Amino acid sequence: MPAQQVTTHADDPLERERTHLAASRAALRAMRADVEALDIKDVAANWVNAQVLERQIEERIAALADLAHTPLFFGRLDYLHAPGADLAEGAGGEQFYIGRRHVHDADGYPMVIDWRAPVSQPFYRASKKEPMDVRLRRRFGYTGGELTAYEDEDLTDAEPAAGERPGALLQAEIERPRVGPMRDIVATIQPEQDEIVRAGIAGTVCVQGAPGTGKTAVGLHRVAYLLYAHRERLARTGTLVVGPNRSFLRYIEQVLPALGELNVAQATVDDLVAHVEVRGTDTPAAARIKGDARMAEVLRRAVRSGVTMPAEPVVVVRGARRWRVPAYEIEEMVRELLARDIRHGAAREALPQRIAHAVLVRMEESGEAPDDRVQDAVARNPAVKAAVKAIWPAVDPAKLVLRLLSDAQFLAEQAAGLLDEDEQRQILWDRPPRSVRSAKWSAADAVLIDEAADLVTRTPSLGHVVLDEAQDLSPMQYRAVGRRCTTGSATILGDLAQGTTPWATRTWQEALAHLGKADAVVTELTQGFRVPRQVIAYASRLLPAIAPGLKEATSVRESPGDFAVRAVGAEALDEAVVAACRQALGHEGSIGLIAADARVPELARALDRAGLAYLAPGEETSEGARLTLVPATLAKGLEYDYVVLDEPAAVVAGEPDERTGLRRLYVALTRAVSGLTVLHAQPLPAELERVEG
Ligand SMILES: Nc1ncnc2c1ncn2[C@@H]1O[C@H](COP(=O)(O)OP(=O)(O)OP(=O)(O)O)[C@@H](O)[C@H]1O
Repeated sequence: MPAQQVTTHADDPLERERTHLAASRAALRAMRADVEALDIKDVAANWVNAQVLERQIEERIAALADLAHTPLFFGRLDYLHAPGADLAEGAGGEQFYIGRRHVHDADGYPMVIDWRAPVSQPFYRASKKEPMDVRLRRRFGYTGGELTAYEDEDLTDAEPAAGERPGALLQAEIERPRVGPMRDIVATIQPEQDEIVRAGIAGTVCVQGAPGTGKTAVGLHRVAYLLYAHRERLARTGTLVVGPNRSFLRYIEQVLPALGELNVAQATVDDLVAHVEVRGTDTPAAARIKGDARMAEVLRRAVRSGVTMPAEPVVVVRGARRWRVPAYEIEEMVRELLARDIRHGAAREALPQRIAHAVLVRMEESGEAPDDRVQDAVARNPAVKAAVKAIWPAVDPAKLVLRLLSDAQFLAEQAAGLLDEDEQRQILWDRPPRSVRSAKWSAADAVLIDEAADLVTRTPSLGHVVLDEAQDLSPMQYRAVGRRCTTGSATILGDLAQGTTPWATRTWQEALAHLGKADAVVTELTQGFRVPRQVIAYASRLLPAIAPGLKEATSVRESPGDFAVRAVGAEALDEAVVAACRQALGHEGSIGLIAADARVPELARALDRAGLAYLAPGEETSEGARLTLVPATLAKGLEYDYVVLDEPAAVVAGEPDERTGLRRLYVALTRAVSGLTVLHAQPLPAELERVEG
């Protein structure tokens, strides 16, 4: 009975949604074909324009790709009343499909609305308590690109809000095995995360969050949101994501492109300050002093130290006449420039103009009528140039820092009252290098050079900077990041309990002050999406020792997770670790073997002997290569389905002090998504042995 079949088909809601999906995909293909067919010869007036346009078109084509495993829409909102079309990317009506990008049909009517559009916001925020004019929220489930399920929430149903729990589709998304790089979370951003994602561009936001609460995910989605809401402004000023190291950046690098954003720069702090080649290291004591904010004042003084008051007048000869500007008058100019806190380089450019102006005044007084060109000519006069060179010499930032770290007398003068003698000794080079090129600069030295460079010439500011794993930055590093967003805003993400540098952040207020964003709002995320409940409870035993006062994360994961702590004899440890890896490989998803850096070579040999192939952090895991051998110092920010943790005592001992060691251990213990096996031959740190009471 075909008639009846048609009726059933039309009435089957899943089938209707599939029809909309098919139509949306066809519309996306048509949009892409339109862009591909663009003939730029008609519009591009010249070659340069053509190049720029071509690149933009290529990017647009890439952004319009229909990715088989990223569903075109993941949600639907049915409003009670039609919202204004200005909020809905031009769509009218009451029903909207929410997806990663905007898709419209041949008539320009939107079939899928961008998740960042105002009309999409209730998808993330609406609740029964505050339905935001939404009647129904529908979430879609996909299997291998096929729309196979949906889940409805009736927001008008006045059931008590307290019972609102994450639905089955959110659970499934969170529990999905991890393989490959980090994924986007657009389909399941949670209300407290969405508040951070959509916070206004004007303010800086600082997020404290326990491991796995989604800080990195939130930061990346925030950039995508800001690029949508302020596209032109940010295209002009630029956006940047700062992460702790290369392997971390490689792990997160595909999230923004998956959201259609291809133009966000990513860098480590070291990349930002790469004025010199870093080939040296500091003692922890020296690094700590070099990273201290007092160094900013030492450098400010050092840059200014070359400025000397004139002893002689400046005499400018023009034609038959000589114009004389007395020393006291030039001194006044110098004092005035010093008092106005302008950049050394800018002041150096202003001084000859001031001297020239003084000459011009004298010319006018004697009846001449000089114009601006005369002033410029006087400013370039050899006598003026020579005077400026002596009074306000140019500063080469690297040479200045080289001198500061080599010349005890010079350092003592600049650091008087700031660094004590012992501190000065700590940062002085034992054997001063001969040149900037031959010096064995450390990472902290490069930050000092960056500070000096900014004192000479203002560092350009970007529109928005996301700083992840911020807790590890020194005050001087915060300043380096801060000067890259002086006229823009920032998103600062971190966890005080995971600070593993000797200078790790103690309070966010201090960090924000160093960044130059003291008025930023600090918020906290506490819902954990990564670590199973038992595992986070175990790791949290370390909190009183490493970050008293911080709250333990909750876990939204329903599965308790596999968790085991096993003691083995010292001679059997390597074998046991290999066996645990082999067992973990029996599960789906990625495996991380985390060990103290010093243990890595030995474990590598043990894996080789056992014939288990493994990757290094930053190498992409895949179905065929799922095991990564991770030195504990590179584990931060990463996650694996199953983690095998080797010898906690060695992880702790790998750090200069116990607290840092325990923090490193806390990071290692919180990388697991589905299961954690801890293997040890030495006793566990006492903090972990604590029995729940
Ligand atoms: N709303 C969400 N829906 C689904 N998954 C989420 C959500 N929020 C976070 N996740 C997932 O939880 C995991 C942890 O997120 P993320 O790495 O951003 O946490 P983090 O706070 O930066 O952790 P860490 O402090 O350990 O670096 C990731 O796999 C992320 O995709």
